[in-house]
Amino acid sequence: STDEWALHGRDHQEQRYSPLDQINRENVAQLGLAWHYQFESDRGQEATPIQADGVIYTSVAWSVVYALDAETGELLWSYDPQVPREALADACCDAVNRGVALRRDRVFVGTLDGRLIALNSRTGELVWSVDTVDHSVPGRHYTITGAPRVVKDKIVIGNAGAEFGVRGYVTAYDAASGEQAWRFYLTPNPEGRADGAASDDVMRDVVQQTWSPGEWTISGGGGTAWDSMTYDPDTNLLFIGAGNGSPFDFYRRSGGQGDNLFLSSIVAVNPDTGAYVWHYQTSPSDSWDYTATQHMIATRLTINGQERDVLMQAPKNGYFYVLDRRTGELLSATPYAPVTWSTGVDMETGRPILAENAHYQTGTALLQPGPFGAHSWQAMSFSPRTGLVYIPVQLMGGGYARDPNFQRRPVGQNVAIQLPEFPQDQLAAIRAATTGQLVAWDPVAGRARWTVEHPYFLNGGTLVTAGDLVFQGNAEGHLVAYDATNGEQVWSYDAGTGIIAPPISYRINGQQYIAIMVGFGGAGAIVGRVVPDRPRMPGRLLVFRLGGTAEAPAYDPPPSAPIDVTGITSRGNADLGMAEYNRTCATCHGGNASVAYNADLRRSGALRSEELWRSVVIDGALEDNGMIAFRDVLTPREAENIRAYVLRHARQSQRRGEE
Ligand SMILES: O=C(O)c1cc(C(=O)O)c2c(n1)C(=O)C(=O)c1cc(C(=O)O)[nH]c1-2
Ligand SMILES: [Ca+2]
Repeated sequence: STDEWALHGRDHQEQRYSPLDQINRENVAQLGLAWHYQFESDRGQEATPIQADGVIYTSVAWSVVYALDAETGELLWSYDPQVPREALADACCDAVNRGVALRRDRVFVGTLDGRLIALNSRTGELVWSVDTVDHSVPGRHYTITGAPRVVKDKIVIGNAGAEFGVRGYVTAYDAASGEQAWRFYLTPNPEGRADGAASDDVMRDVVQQTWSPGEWTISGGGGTAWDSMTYDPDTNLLFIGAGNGSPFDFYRRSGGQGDNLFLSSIVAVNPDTGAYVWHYQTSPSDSWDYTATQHMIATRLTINGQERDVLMQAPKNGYFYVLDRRTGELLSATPYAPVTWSTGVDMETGRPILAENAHYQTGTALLQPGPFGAHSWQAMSFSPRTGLVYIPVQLMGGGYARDPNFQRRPVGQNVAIQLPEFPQDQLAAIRAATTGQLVAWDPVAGRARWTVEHPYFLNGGTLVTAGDLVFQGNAEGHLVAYDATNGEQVWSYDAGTGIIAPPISYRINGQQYIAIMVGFGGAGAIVGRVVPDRPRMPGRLLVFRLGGTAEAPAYDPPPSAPIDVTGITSRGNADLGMAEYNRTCATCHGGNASVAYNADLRRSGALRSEELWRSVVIDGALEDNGMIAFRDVLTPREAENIRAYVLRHARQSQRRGEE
C-alpha cells in the first residue's frame, strides 16, 4: 500500500519515491523526532529499513536484525546470526549490511559470512539458513553486504569480494524452503566448462570470448553483484548490477585483451529461470573498480516525444545511463560528475572512448572518478512529479599504478595496483578537492537542474516524497530536507554522528513518518583524512513526524586519548613498513594510518613493544575483534617494519596535538 515501505526501494522498480505528502514544504519546519532506538553496533549503518504491518525491520553491522514497533520504537525481537569475526578480514569495506527483505511472514537477511537466512517475522525465530558461497574453488573470500530482493516466490542474493579474488554470481532461492532455484555467474568458468547454472549458454556463446589468458583464471575475474538488483514486473526482468574486475589491472588480468563480460555491466535475466535476456556493459575492460552495482531505477520517460520504458543508473564511472529496459538499448550516457578516464560514449557502439593511458599501461594515471566512484551504493531516488533523479555524488579522483611486484596472497585484497599514500604536505589540498554533491539530475535533458555542495565526499542516499521534499543525511551528521524543485534547504536535524544510509517514509494511523539509520562507516571511512575526524558512535534509528517532540540524548564521546609514544622505539624500517602497510593494512586501517571505522593504530596500545605488536599482528591475539593473524602473509620482521611506520605517524599526530 502507499502507507508502507515493504520492499528495499519501496517499489520493485526501486524509485525510492514516497507517495505520502502529509509532510511537505509548507509544514516541514514542524518535523520533530518521534522516537529513536540505539543499537550496540558503532560501525557503518547502511540499511534501508523495511516497514509493514506496523513493524520496522532493519539490520546493523555484523548482519544483526531488529524488529521494532514502527509507531513507538519498542523492541519486538532481534536476531544475531553470530557472524565469526574473522569474516571482517574478507570484507573490503566494513562489516556493513544494507538491509533485510520481507515476504509474507518471513524476514530475510544475507550475512557477512555468506549465509542467506529466513526468520519468522513475528518472533525472529530461524526458519531456514543456506550457505550461498560457491566452494568449488577453495580459499575464495566471499561475503554478503547487500540486501536480498523479493521476486515473486523467490529471494535473490548476490555476493561481494571482487577485491579479494572471487567469481561473481547471483543466486535465487525458493522463499518457502530455501531450496536453490537458479544461479547466474557473471564471469566465465576458468576452464571453459559448463557450471550447470542458468548462465551456461551465454557464457559459452558470448562471455567466454571476451576474456584472454591471464590472472583471472586464478582470481575468478570479479564481477560481484554486491548491491543492486531491480525487479521490473512490467517486463518480468530482473536487472543485476555487476561489479569490477579482479585483479584491477587489465593487463595482468586478461593480457590487455577483451571486454571481460560481465564486469561493470547491467545484466537482465528472467527471474523465473535465471535465463539471460540482455546486457549493457558500462566500462569494458574495467581497470578502475568502476562497478555497475549502483542502484537502478525502472520507470517511463518521455524522450523525443515518445514514451519509453527505461532503466536508469549512475554507476561509479561518472556517466548517467538511460537504457531501454526491454532491450538494453542505450538511449543516453551523459557525465553527471567530472570524467577524465574517457572522452565520451559513442552512441553508435554504446562504448566509452578511452582517454590516453586510461589503463595506466604507460605509467601512473590520475583519473576522475577514482575507485570510490562518482556514486556508490548510496541510493538515488526519482520523483515522477519533478521528473528528477536525486543522486548523492562523490567528487574524488584516484591515482592508478600497476604493481610490478604483485603476488597473489591467501588473505587480504588482491587488487594488483599500488595505493598511493596521501603526501602530508598536500593533504589540505586533497581534502579541499574531495567533496560531495546532491545533484538533481534531469534524465531526459541529460543535465543537472540544481546542485547542493557538501564539504565531504561521503554522504547518505536519498528519499523523495510527494510532499516535494528530498531527504538526505550527510557526513557531518545532519539529516536535511530540501525543496525537490530547487534544492533550497528547508529543514535539518543534527543526529550527532555521520550518516550514510538512505531515509524511508511510511504512514500509520494517518501519521506520516520519516525514518533513517545513522552511523558512519563503510568504504568511505577507510580513507580517513578526508572524512570528518570524529570517534565512532553507536548507530541509531531515528524516526520523525510532524509535531514530534522526543529527544535523543547527546552522545558521550568515548575516551580515545592518544597513547604517549615518546620513548617508544622500533628496530623496524619505517619506509619498508609503509609499503607493507599499504599492501596489507591500509584497506582496513586507512591511508596514512588514520581511519574512522577500525582501530586507529596510532592509538593502539600494541604499539608499546615489539612483542605486543607481534602477538596481535602475527599471532592473532585480537582475533575475536576481527583482527586475524597475518602469519601467512607477513614475517615478524615485516610486522616490525609496519610498527615503525605506524609509530612515525603516531609521533607526527602527537606533535601536531591531534587527538
Ligand atoms: O567488489 C566488491 O565485491 C565490492 C564489495 C563492496 C561491499 O560489499 O561492501 C564494496 C565494493 N566492492 C566497492 O567497490 C565499494 O566501493 C564499496 C563501498 C562500500 C560501502 O559499503 O561503503 N562497499 C563497497
Ligand atoms: Ca569493488
